Amino acid sequence: MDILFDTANLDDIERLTPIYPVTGVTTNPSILKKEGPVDFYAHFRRIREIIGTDRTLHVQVLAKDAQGMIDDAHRLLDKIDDKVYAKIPTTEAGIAAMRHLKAEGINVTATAIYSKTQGFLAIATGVDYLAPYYNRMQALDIDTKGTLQALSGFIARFDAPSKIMAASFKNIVQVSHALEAGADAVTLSPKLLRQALSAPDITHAVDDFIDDWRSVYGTTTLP
Ligand SMILES: O=C[C@H](O)COP(=O)(O)O
Repeated sequence: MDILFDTANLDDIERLTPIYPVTGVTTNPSILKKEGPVDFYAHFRRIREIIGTDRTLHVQVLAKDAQGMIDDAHRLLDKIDDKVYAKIPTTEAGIAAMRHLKAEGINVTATAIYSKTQGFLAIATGVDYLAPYYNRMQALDIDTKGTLQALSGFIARFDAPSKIMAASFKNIVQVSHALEAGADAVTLSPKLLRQALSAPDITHAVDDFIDDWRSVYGTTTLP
């Protein structure tokens, strides 16, 4: 199972990567906007320094046409490093760009996926990851679990190399539902993970254990 941080915040990545079992970092221009006008390539080189080369780094292209996407992907690889996963929106131009980039042996993540059609086209193109937008699909009344189950079934049936990396989560229930439905990977903001672990019931359970110990032994440490 892959868990990735969907953030470009250097402090969060630096502080939380040693704690959580994350296998990579994903971003897009809207996520990057939250960091202000950072030096784009330097920022991603810094993220790479923090996460190392064993974790994956997914950075999105900006162009809308196929050649522009291909050129953007090359820029990302030249100016960050050649292990970067180029995130390509799954449009008609995107599919053309993905085919070209995969033929060059470049790591590709197909993004902005809302439908089975986009998903099976990305799978047929041989992308490494495909990123269905879980919350945005739900907001459109799209059957999110059914879509993920179908895509997971296609990958298994055709022995495709692609992994499903579900994205666009607004709560932790969506994350577990995506994994149950067949997602191989989930990318989410560190805030969602931290919120899930700081639920009052969890804190109370831990406090109750310590209180019970103290009531018997009068201390809060093991002898
Ligand atoms: O890059 C994909 C993001 O996970 C999309 O998330 P969002 O729906 O919160 O913008």
